[in-house]
Amino acid sequence: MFDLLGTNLSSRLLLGTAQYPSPAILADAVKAARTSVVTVSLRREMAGGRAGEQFWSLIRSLGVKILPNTAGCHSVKEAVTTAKMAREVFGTNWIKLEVIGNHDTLQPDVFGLIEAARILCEDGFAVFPYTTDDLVVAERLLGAGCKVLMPWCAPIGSALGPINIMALRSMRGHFPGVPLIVDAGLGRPSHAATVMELGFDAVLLNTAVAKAADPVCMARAFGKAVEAGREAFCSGMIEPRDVAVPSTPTIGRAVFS
Ligand SMILES: CC(=O)[C@@H](O)[C@H](O)COP(=O)(O)O
Repeated sequence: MFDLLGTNLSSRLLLGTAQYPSPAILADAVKAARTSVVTVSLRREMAGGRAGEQFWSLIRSLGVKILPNTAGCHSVKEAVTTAKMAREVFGTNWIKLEVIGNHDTLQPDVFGLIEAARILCEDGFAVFPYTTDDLVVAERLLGAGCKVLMPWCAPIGSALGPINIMALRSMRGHFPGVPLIVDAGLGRPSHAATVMELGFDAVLLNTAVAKAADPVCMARAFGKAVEAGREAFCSGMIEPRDVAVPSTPTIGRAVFS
């Protein structure tokens, strides 16, 4: 069990719900991954009108915790308004806060993010900020009232995986008691295992599963990788060495007769 802000979760894999080939495949992928949290974009689905209402019914029927997000918001005002609407629609104070600052990289506007986080935390939200791996920004977000951080490992949808391992390691080391969820840029199950081995608490991903040739199978693979990475982290991995160390006994000789 994973205690995230007082909620017991059976999985450390959080899944996005966009871009799947069909609603049925999305539902099967969520089950195969054994995820217990899905994130939903209020803006994107609202744009769908009646289709949006059907989509929300499907999400509710999955029986998992919903983490609404402010994907597509480019200003503090938009993000705050979207968060408040999401609270009404989904009946949760959890919000994954995205304030996008650049159209090409989809990187967060960290200044707007901190401002929006402060407003929403003061209003009683549990804010999950999608941020960079910058330690100073992380400090400011915690100062604004965030109890969890979601650093990227690469730009959204890039599938590059952890491109700055040193920054992620440093972030984990600086905030040992803060739940840290790697969000965005994962492409392969091995990427998920790698960040879990660094000691991150969970991962959130979308594109790598939704756009895979077989999303259901890929969701299952990511679920296993997250578990493997966590178990490895908790098992005390050996450190790499520059020299060979025999793994078989060096004393005595094998006797065959
Ligand atoms: C789904 C979500 O909330 C986003 O943060 C993002 O889509 C995740 O990134 P990837 O799509 O790269 O996994």
